[in-house]
Amino acid sequence: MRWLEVAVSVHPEWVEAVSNLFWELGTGGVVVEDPAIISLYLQRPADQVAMDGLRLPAEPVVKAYLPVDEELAGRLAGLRESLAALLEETSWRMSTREMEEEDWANAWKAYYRPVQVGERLVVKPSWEEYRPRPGQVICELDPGMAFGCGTHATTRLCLTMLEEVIRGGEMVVDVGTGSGILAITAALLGAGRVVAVDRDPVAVATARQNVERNRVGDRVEVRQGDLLQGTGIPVADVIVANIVADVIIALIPAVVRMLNPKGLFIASGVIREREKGVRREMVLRGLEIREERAEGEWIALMAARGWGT
Ligand SMILES: C[S@@+](CC[C@H](N)C(=O)[O-])C[C@H]1O[C@@H](n2cnc3c(N)ncnc32)[C@H](O)[C@@H]1O
Repeated sequence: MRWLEVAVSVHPEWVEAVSNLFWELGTGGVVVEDPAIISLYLQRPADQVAMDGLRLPAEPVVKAYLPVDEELAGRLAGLRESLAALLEETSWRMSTREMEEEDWANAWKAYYRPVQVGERLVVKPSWEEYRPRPGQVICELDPGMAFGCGTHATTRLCLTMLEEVIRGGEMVVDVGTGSGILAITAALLGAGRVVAVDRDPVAVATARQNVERNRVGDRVEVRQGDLLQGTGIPVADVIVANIVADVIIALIPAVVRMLNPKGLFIASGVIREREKGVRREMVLRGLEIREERAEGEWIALMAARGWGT
């Protein structure tokens, strides 16, 4: 089958919104090529990577794929219209090219290798060989068409925080689980029970497969749902959410209700410019910010229930 690759270059702050739009319009296999992530991932600075023959984009590119069939022209026109409406306040560029299915499947896998995060975590693509060192915790993933293969700064920030706070036996909720990476890692680190939620059915199916792949099905349950609704959990020790600032802000009141008095909320997906707004809402709702970590444009916050909540 032939596919049309639609590539949108955009400022980092709009990457998630464009990815979500692609998903909402039902396009296949959304891929984000972020120059900062690729050079970090290949463990060489961007200029050296370019010397190796890999051309890095100047700013992030979000790619999606449409089948080349009789409906293509109509879908493409609809996509352009939706992008223009979404991105009217920022500059963006769109390009297209036709490609074979095999080229697409292999193109993004080339960037995806085992990656070490924090002290002892390794995120390993299911098709790669990796010999673990003693004490390492290996999360094996095939992200398929869902977000979360450990290469994004926000995912890594959440992983390092989870590595520090999971001591064993905790009740964890992962909101916006994507590939399931954070939920599965929490279980591998020793959490007693994990409920993972995503509103996207593709993410839910992918996360369930990854849960089985890591043999943590006895402790991790993946549900489709919006934010914390329908998790069926009265109290959580750790709530982690790597989404976007607006969604994090909307989530805070429910987090405060669900968090046990000594519980922790780990929030990322927040770009620097939106940090103040997220902090303000946390404090206003009675959360006490314990820690902040940043990588490039992205930040993660860890908060606890403060006095009076
Ligand atoms: C940036 S991805 C994070 C994936 C993974 N947790 C990670 O850290 O790599 C955000 C995920 O949140 C999901 N999401 C967005 N809004 C949501 C909502 N209101 N309720 C549940 N999930 C949501 C998206 O479908 C997407 O899978």
